[in-house]
Amino acid sequence: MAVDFLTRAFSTSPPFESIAHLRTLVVCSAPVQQRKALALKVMREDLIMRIPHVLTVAGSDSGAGAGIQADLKACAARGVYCSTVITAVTAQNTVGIQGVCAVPEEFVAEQLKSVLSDMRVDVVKTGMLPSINIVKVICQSLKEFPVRALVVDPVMVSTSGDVLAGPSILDIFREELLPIADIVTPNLKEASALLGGVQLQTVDDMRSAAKSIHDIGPRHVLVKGGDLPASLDAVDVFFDGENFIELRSSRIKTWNTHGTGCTLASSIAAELAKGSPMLSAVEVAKRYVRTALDNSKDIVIGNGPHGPFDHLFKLKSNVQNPCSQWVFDPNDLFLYAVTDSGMNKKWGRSVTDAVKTAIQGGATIVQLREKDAKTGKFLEAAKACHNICRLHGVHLLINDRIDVALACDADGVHIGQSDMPVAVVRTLLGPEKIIGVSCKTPEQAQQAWVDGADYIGCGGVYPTNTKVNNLTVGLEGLKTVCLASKLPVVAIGGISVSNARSVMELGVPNLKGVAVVSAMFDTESILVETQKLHAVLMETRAVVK
Ligand SMILES: Cc1ncc(COP(=O)(O)OP(=O)(O)O)c(N)n1
Ligand SMILES: Cc1ncsc1CCOP(=O)(O)O
Ligand SMILES: [Mg+2]
Repeated sequence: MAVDFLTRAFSTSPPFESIAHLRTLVVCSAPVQQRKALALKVMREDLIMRIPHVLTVAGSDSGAGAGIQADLKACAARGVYCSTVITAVTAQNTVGIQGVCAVPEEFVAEQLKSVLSDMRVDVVKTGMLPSINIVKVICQSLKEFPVRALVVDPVMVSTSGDVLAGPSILDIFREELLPIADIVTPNLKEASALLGGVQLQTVDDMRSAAKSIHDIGPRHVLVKGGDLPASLDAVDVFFDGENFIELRSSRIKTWNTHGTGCTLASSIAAELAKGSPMLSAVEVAKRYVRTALDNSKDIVIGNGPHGPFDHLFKLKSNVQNPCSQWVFDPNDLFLYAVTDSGMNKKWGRSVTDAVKTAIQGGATIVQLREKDAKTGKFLEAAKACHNICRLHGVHLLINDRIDVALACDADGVHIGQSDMPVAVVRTLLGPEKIIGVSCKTPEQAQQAWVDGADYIGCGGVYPTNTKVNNLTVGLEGLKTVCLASKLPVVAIGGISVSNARSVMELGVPNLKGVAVVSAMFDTESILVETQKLHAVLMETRAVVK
């Protein structure tokens, strides 16, 4: 598109062949000033690789645990550029806030103009806004320079209990800022203040608060329940105007929580800037914060009760792929190929050939389940398969072996009920990797969700020879688990061309596909059998929808 446009812009010149050629044309064609400017603009916007960009409008924290400093680190960790407009300078450490100096609103306006008039900002995130006029200036700037999304963290009180924005700010929040926000992320105290001081003590209270705040105008609300009394799990309530989603996870026992609110909001902004839909942005951001907290439990910075945590923990751990933009889409579970070393040996194939052919036939995700492979050989095969999968845009997961998944930087793992606990695997792999868990019961499905898995594998649906002593749950068992699961489900066990239709025709929305071993790999032609499976699934998709 950009190339066509540029060719038209240079219609008096010969068509250009490359960016370098275009540059020469621009330099040589002096009379066509206007076209040059236009062409250069298009070239910069469409042809040069852009990095997602978040602008944070917040206060500076001299201790660097929260505020602008947290936002910068979070965005860097999430692979997103972050520009900054400073609304206040705080003298602050882990003990508390010793002083606040608000930046005059004219100068906040000047900073906003400098950034927004020059750089293409995708998402604006607001934090500490110490005066009514600063809020007004922001709303005005966003009218002049619209962005794709606005994330509002309605900061009022710091972790240490110090006031960062007084009650006088509430009216302007309600009247001007919240109505233009794509998401607002209050904690319990802030939600209560926004609603005139209502008591929030239960998850039901949080739901009502989310709904009432949504009525003020933001498109989405995330009420953070970190301070909820008598709750073992950390529960946040997400509301999109129609559905409430409880985002529940076990608490990380750590004192180093200073800056979690700022970090969560800027991480949501970062995911939105990469193009994620809102709920995935919130989920990934929550996971990132959780993993960072978990990796920072032993840090000691300062003498106060709540220290900062390490946003850039990945720089010193073996967790790789810091800015993966390739998020897991549950629809990838559609036709899930699970390899088997025995079957490949029987048919005289390498695992790489088997994987390549399965993908050619329509497999949408691949799991290496190489039960008899020695570690060295497994890793070698996993690296080769990962290259193939990457080339085709298909995720590669490793069965059981977290070590192999880490070593080959696979996209994730599939684990069973007796393997390493999901929460530990999440800490080891980091927030972006895909974790699938085998579940046969509603309780296991619930636990998988709480622990931070991405999908569950449910089966054996039918009897199978591939996994010995495996309990068959049948279509009824599969349906029960699907209905109880908040995660997407893939069915497994004895599934073939002849029964895949019956599985998918269960018609439960979160049943996203089938996983097969023998019907794909214990066959003369992986290509033909995979294509047949794909065709059957496509037909059921048409019927189910
Ligand atoms: C997609 C999918 N679902 C379930 C399983 C079974 O995993 P697990 O229970 O760990 O058993 P093994 O595969 O390790 O024998 C799976 N592999 N994939
Ligand atoms: C790994 C696994 N987990 C539950 S059933 C099963 C085996 C599936 O193999 P097949 O598709 O050949 O029945
Ligand atoms: Mg296993």
